[in-house]
Amino acid sequence: MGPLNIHFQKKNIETMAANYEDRDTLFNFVVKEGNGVKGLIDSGMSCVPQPFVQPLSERIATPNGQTCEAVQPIDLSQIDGPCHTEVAKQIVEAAETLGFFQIKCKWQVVNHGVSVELLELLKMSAHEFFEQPPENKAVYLKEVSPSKLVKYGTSFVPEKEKAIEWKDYVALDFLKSSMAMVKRIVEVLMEDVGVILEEERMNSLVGTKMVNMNYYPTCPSPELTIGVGRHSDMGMLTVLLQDSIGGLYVKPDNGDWAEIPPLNGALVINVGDTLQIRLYLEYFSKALYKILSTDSKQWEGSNHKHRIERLSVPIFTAPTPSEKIGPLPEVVERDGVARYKEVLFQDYMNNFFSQPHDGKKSLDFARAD
Ligand SMILES: O=C(O)CCC(=O)C(=O)O
Ligand SMILES: [Fe+2]
Repeated sequence: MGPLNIHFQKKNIETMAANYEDRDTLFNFVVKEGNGVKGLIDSGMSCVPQPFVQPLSERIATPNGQTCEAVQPIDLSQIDGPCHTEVAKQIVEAAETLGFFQIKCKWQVVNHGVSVELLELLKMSAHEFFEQPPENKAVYLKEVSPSKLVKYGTSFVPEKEKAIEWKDYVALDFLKSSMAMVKRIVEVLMEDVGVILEEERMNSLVGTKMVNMNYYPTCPSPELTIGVGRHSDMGMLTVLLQDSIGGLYVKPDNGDWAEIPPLNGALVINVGDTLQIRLYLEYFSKALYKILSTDSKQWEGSNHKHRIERLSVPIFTAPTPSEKIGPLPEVVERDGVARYKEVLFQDYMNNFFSQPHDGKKSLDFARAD
């Protein structure tokens, strides 16, 4: 029996889960052999093993039912029409206050259209990927994947995390159709500080694109776990497709955690570290966010027709690795101070991926003081 097709018997899993000590066995099964969190659930495990239990400070006691205000999605298809000023204002305000907003997608809108049909297909293919037997997925484990562009795994940096995130993922290298939208939003935000980017400059600022497919199996005790810990993304803008399950919570500097509600046919946009560094404004709030796990019991006996495992597809856009990132000269001049130093994006990225999720700590790498 090869290492990739060791199947845990239900009994073994329960024994292991009962004596929470055996972190190594659990780690091998979930992370190294590629069974993922889904593999645990499929083996009939009924309580959360200790390595997944989050410290109290990282949990949200109970989903508090708070939803972020301004849930009306922005209609980007109007950006180049008579409502330009109004739409640009909505984008700038949303980026400055919460760093999160939603964009309405329309089928075949010229220029910035991301097709709703394509989004549905994406969600379906992602479910198909995760529902394969573990040995098929394990082929794409990041250490052995035959392709540089496809990587499968669990959590974020499970080797270093105090508690492993309740999430499996597959990362693909890019998705073309949303790039026009990303560029247009970046343009609008730059214009607001008086910066006009030439095409070449823009291309290097968003030259790295990566698509993840995140799969959050339901959890027997979701109050103990977290799908993704407090963090911000490292790049420019993230375009996030979430399904209808919910669980994306955002916390502004001086506010409570509140949910970005799932909206059919809309994409969530959020401001990443790089954009924060380049466009730093005193009032530019940079919200943290985390993902709650879904309760497996909530669905027991219900006649649900829909899938219950949460799925999300973020498209991360970031500078090319050789780009230097630091505050824009225009911003430094206006503020009279550079709050971040210039760093090579490759170095920023290496640091980001070597640390577990820990709120805004990733930004310290580029902080001036
Ligand atoms: O699942 C989500 O909604 C977001 C996931 C996320 O934050 C990430 O992959 O960076
Ligand atoms: Fe993220």
